[in-house]
Amino acid sequence: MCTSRCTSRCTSGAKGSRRWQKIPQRDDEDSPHAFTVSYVQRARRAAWRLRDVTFLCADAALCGRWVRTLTEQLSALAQRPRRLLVYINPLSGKRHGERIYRHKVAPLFSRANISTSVIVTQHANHARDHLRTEAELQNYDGVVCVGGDGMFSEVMHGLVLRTQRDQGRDHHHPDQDLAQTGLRIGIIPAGSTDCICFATVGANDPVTSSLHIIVGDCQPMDVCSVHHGDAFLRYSVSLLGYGFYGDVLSDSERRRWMGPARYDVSGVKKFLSHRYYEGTVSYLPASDVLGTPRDRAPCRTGCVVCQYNRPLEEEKEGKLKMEESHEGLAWRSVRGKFLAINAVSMSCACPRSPQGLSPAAHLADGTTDLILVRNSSRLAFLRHLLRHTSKDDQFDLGFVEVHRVRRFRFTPRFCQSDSELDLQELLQEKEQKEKEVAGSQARRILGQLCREHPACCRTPPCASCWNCDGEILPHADIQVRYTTLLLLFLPLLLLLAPLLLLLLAHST
Ligand SMILES: Nc1ncnc2c1ncn2[C@@H]1O[C@H](COP(=O)(O)OP(=O)(O)OP(=O)(O)O)[C@@H](O)[C@H]1O
Ligand SMILES: CCCCCCCCCCCCC/C=C/[C@@H](O)[C@H](CO)NC(C)=O
Ligand SMILES: [Ca+2]
Repeated sequence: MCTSRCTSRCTSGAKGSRRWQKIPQRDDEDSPHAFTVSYVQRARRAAWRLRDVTFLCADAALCGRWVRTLTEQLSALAQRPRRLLVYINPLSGKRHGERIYRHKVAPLFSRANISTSVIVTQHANHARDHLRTEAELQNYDGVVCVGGDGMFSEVMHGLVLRTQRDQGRDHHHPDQDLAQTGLRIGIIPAGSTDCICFATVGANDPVTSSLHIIVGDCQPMDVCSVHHGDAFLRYSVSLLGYGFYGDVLSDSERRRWMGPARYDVSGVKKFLSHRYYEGTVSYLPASDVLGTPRDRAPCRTGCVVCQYNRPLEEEKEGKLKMEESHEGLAWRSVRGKFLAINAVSMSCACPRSPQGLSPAAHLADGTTDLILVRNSSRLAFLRHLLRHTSKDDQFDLGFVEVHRVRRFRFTPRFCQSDSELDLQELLQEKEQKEKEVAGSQARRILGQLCREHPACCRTPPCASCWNCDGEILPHADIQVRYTTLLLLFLPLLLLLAPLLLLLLAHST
């Protein structure tokens, strides 16, 4: 903080960094003293901007009293972070992560008197492993990741796994409830999809995200745990995608050098290949919850549906046990051929798909929207995909179904122990095909059926892979469970009116 007569205005951030600006000089001897207050104002489409307003005072004493009082009030806001651990992925998106942080984020943190420890990652999983083992978390009020969805996933895994270890929980046990993480995570978008940032903040803007972090908001968030038998695989907060999105991701990994465009190239390639995958999906519907995936009202942070549906900590055990106690009754199964199986714990809105894969999915309601896209024609599937880029209802198609669930399992066909059942069904299908279709077309279809069955084909049966928040899972046979809540630096309630959130006061 610094004061000066009115020939010029000085505002200083932390530790004396100074910014001088001229303000009109007054003629009279008793030039006013002035102080500047920086605040947050809502701009277009959920964007936040930093604004300044300068107050003039008759004398230095009054000016000083104002600045001291404002500073004391701001310092008393316990939810605002003062020390942050920042991880930057230099290879995210278009590789602008470091520049974005240095030019857009660091100056705002400095003006808000936030001290930072910055780590530019040197390899994949650097952030996850550092958080999980070395980071002295007691020295920080929060963790910030600069990158895309994969980078957020790294930081989330590091924090959640560290918390489980510190609290003696076994994350490999599929039914183990997880301990909540104490630290909040802030996301500075610098990736290719950035759907986690976009779906939570409503914008992919580093300044907006920085201001959310500075004012210290807090937003809980659903996390799904994914297991293969008794082995923990990964957590997911956005998309668990099998089939189309799994194939797109695995194909795009070979094109990382293309940056964000890699998804477009792989998306068209996989759309044209039009592969379907057989298997059985079993799911536990979320009973007695408010809202459905077909609602038109999107989830906004602080939404009442989330608060109603999310069991309180003390209720959770009982509520889930009640639903699972009717295991035989409540669980449902769907066996078939799928172009895509997508489980989304949030809307997954992103610049490519502004409404998201499931527009009415909730951020923190303890459920996941399970979207089953059965085999259909290319034209029908294209219609479904294109509806993700408009406001048309992507579920209003005969081959698409969506369920709000708390748990689900998937078993690819030919992975079941009893392949005889499959073989018998396959032979029946062959006979049916032979009756329905004559000539070369029958041979083509039979070739497809044979290529994929272990009894007929030399290569292992085809299966897709799971896209888990942008990472590939090593197994296709998985069990998924809503688990616990993560905390993000996000507003508890997005007020309709422009927000005037006081950020900091400078004497000038
Ligand atoms: N220094 C690094 N070198 C190589 N890979 C890294 C490094 N730091 C992080 N990674 C890995 O890079 C992968 C991609 O990062 P990130 O998700 O941030 O970018 P993106 O894939 O472009 O964005 P999105 O996931 O939103 O599409 C992540 O899986 C992460 O583990
Ligand atoms: C042939 C026309 C196709 C148009 C289809 C547009 C639909 C885009 C939907 C994007 C969904 C994004 C879901 C988010 C997934 C992320 O976890 C992951 C990593 O960031 N990104 C991707 C692309 O898998
Ligand atoms: Ca959810």
